[in-house]
Amino acid sequence: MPTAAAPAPVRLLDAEHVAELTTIATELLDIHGLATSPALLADLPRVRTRLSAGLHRVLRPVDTADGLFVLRGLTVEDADLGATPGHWSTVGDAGARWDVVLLLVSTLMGTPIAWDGQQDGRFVHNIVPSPGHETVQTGASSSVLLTPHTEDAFHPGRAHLLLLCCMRNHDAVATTAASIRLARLSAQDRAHLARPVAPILPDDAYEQAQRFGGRPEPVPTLFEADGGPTLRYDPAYTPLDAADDAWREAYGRLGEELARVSVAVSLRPGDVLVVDNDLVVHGRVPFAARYDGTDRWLKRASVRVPGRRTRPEAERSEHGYGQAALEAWAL
Ligand SMILES: O=C(O)CCC(=O)C(=O)O
Ligand SMILES: [Fe+2]
Repeated sequence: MPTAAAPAPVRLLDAEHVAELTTIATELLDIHGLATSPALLADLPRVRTRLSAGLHRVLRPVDTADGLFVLRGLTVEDADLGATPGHWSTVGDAGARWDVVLLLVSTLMGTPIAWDGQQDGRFVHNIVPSPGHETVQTGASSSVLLTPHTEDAFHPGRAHLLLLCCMRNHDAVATTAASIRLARLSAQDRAHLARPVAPILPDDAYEQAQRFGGRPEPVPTLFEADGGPTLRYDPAYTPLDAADDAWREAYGRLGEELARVSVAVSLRPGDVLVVDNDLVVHGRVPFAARYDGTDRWLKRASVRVPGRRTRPEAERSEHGYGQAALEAWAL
């Protein structure tokens, strides 16, 4: 993959941080039974206050123009994990302790969110290649490039941060990531892309939202926030019918720039990739699924950061295709 950018920054968890996270995760599972228990989710703000200052510091916000970091130091015992399921719906409670670890990491960075219409409303999604989905544009695909995208770009309540925790990745399949803060675009292109010209439709992971009857509203691609530009981009789900030539050309140049600055991150088991969803678009390179229980397996969490101002005010009045983001606990 062509890349002009430096490798992803790594933040190391030391043995004490790892022990803290895994001990508390085990404790929460013992108390509440299931990683999906509403009572466990409600308990997260309480346990947050128990986590050490050192852990809070390692999990400080993304602080470089890369818009991401890899959290390293957790270890997954492959033999304990069981077979990689062939579909998210058959995961059950496999890797439940990792779900809770990921929720704890998420809680240190903001509020975990979920969607009624995706993976049964679970706060931790399982990303595995699924038979019959090889060529779709969702995390269940394999043989095609998963085009760089903002997660849940169709929705105004989308995550500020996306966390991908690697359970298994024997073939070192890379996630791709490209930051708008590293892209070079002319002032004219930026001005074009700040106009609401094309809508972004719900992706194939949201069947309910795809049936929504309302009119898709055009949204801006770029926004000039206090700290620099932010991005809302999902070309695979962006119909260009209403777009004029100048806008299309600017959109094309944006795509080329994102490809130029893209980094490939091959997650190892235990790695957690933290991506700022306002700065970075992510995707995945094509690979051959094994379908023999040893496939690549990621767990994914989405986080909202209260009080963040990285998006246009006008987003507040969007219909969101009838979907609502659920927060892990009521504020
Ligand atoms: O498989 C990956 O590395 C990323 C998939 C993806 O886009 C996601 O889980 O949101
Ligand atoms: Fe994604």
